Amino acid sequence: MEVRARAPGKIILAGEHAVVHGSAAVAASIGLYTSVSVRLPSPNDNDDTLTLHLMDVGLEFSWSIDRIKEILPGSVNNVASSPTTCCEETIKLILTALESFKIPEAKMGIASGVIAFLWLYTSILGNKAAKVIVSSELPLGAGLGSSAAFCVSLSGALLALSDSVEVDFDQEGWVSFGEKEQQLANRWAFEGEKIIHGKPSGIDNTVSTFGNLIKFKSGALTCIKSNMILKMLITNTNVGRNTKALVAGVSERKKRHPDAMTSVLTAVDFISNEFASVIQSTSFSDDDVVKKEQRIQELMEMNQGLLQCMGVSHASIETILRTTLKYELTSKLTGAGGGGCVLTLLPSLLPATVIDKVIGELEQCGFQCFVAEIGGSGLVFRFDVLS
Ligand SMILES: Nc1ncnc2c1ncn2[C@@H]1O[C@H](COP(=O)(O)OP(=O)(O)O)[C@@H](O)[C@H]1O
Ligand SMILES: C[C@@](O)(CCOP(=O)(O)O)CC(=O)O
Ligand SMILES: [Mg+2]
Repeated sequence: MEVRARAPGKIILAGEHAVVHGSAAVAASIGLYTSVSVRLPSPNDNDDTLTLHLMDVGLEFSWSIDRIKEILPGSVNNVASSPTTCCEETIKLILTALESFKIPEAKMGIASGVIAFLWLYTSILGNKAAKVIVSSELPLGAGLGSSAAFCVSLSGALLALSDSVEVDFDQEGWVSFGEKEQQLANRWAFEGEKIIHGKPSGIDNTVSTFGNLIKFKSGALTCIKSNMILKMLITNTNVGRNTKALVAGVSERKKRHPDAMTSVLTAVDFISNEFASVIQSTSFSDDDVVKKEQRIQELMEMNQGLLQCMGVSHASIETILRTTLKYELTSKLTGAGGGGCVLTLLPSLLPATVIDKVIGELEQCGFQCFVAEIGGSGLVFRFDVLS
């Protein structure tokens, strides 16, 4: 029996970082997915190992079930229906399960993903043997929510196989969970994100689970419907960074300058709320569309300025801002910043020749550009009966 689940990455249109501290943010899923396949051995396979193959980084991990029981004695209990947080002590214990694998220095960030995997796997499926394969269309650690897509697709696949969730094994093709199961997958994914991000807001796992366009504030989600076409150019600086360190850096700055930072975070809250109301407003004449795009551009510019105040911009991001500004285009970083990806609004009347020119100039600087579909489906899964 094999189950496959896939979950999308995301872009944050307004409000990253501030959302960790209770301000509103607006995010959309994008049409790039992480897929997880979990294959349980058939009863006569005699297999007693848990294998994790991370295709994108070319790493494979394998543990005997006895070793899993030794590291995580709690894995004998089935807690799939009540998401629990992995404590520091347990993280240290799980780290001992990684010692023998000698992860290359350049791929050390992957360790937190493997810890999240072991926590989610043993909490949801206990200590069953299985072969798990993960692959992604998303760049890892670039601000497009690969960590959330990883945690959501993994939680979805594991829950589909757990006794706590009732699913119809005869359904064909990709299917969505019911609302209750989606909520459960989202809560487990949040626990995984805590291991990878330290202090996540929950926006990334929420938009990856439910898809589409959302406004998110203090853990609560509002689905929004855009009444304008938002075409965003995504430029990857290819500068690696780590969300956990950047989020911690903003918290440190807030501790050092509480009053100034509270004003910055409050300003972001206003920007996100205004962003949401502009895209939802129902005025459709050409003039109205141009005006709405100009307001979005101004909000993006202000949001980027405030992200600079938080200390999460980067020289490569500034280069993209300057380059796109030459073409009168507005950009902002998306996700945790410090490198990663930048969004540029492509207004509806912008000639294709200008888009080609700006992409050409950005690519000359060594950046990678693409236009992703915004607001697609969230978590889906499918069963395959193996012969
Ligand atoms: N496909 C994947 N394979 C292995 N690990 C992954 C994968 N996707 C995400 N991860 C984990 O998530 C981390 C990146 O998360 P993060 O720093 O939050 O950046 P982002 O979420 O913006 O991509 C990786 O270092 C790894 O631990
Ligand atoms: C910076 C933050 O707002 C978004 C992080 O996104 P990403 O991991 O960089 O894709 C953190 C969070 O909301 O948990
Ligand atoms: Mg992340």
